[in-house]
Amino acid sequence: ALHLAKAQDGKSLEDFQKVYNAIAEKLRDEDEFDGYIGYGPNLVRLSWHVSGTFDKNDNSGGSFGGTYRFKKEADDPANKGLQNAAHFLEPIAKKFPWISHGDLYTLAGVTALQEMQGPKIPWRPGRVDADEKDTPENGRLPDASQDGSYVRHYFGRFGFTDQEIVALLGAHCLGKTHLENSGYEGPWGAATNTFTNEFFVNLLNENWKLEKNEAGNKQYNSEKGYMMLPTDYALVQDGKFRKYVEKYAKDQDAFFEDFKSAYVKLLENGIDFGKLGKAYVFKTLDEQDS
Ligand code: HEM
Ligand SMILES: N/N=c1\cc[nH]c2ccccc12
Repeated sequence: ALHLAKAQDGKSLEDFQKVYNAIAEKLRDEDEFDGYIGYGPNLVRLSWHVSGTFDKNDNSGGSFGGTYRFKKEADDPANKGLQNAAHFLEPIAKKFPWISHGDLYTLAGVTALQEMQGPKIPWRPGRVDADEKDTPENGRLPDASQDGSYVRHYFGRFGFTDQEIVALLGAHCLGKTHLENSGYEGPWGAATNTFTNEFFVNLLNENWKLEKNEAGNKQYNSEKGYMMLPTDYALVQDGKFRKYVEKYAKDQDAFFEDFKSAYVKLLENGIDFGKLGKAYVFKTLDEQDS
């Protein structure tokens, strides 16, 4: 059965906005991380990785139980590099001991996306920390070396459509790959900390060459020094995915709208929020400055 979200006795929008602001202010403070990319992209990746373990067949994994806090999940080779995001969040968890780990990991991704000028992401609290025994086994996160049919099958486990898959992968406009984390490198030049549709624009406009990188893994590189993973490039090789790449390259608003919906579905997969009321939409720091 789905996990039942817990009602947040006494905590309201204002309380969660305080957590949002603490994360957002720390993002601004610690802007030098990873060659001045900052922690934003790393926090977004953490929010996806804690949700991407979900399996709709037995409702195991997913963001509900906050099991990333246990060694088995944190040490999954696919999570290499996310120690930075986890370390970034430790003082936030101490300052707000009442928030569950699942709520913190997902709220941090929402905060990072909004502070990087992404779309407003409606967010609901209520995830409850699970026991260590409920930690999903390693190996549930995707393999970057694969093709379009692999990507479609992989996301089929969550019940995502082609359109939702393409929208979600648009998050690869953020940050970069790091050879020591994933065996893929670059691009330093174009690594960004602003949420845009440029992932799709680059996929269609750059001249991509498949090359072996220093770790012996194949990746697509362009003359401008950009890179794409094989699973990124699969989105223009597969006709059904390509249709949405073209749509989002032309229409950033459509991308923002579809990304928001798919990202909420990713973060809430496997959780029944019942009648716990509507989602919170947080103000960015800039919107509160006045
Ligand atoms: C086919 C599915 C996917 C594959 C194979 C994949 C693979 C990867 C790899 C290999 C990296 C580089 C990690 C490193 O070397 O530090 C990465 C980074 C990243 N991924 Fe994905 N990813 C996928 C889907 C997603 C989704 C659905 C999201 C979010 C909605 C996402 C967000 C990110 C972000 C923001 C980064 C940059 C992290 C940083 O700069 O530290 N990815 N991904
Ligand atoms: N600019 N960053 C990226 C461009 C293409 N693919 C990626 C995959 C993972 C992380 C970053 C990127």
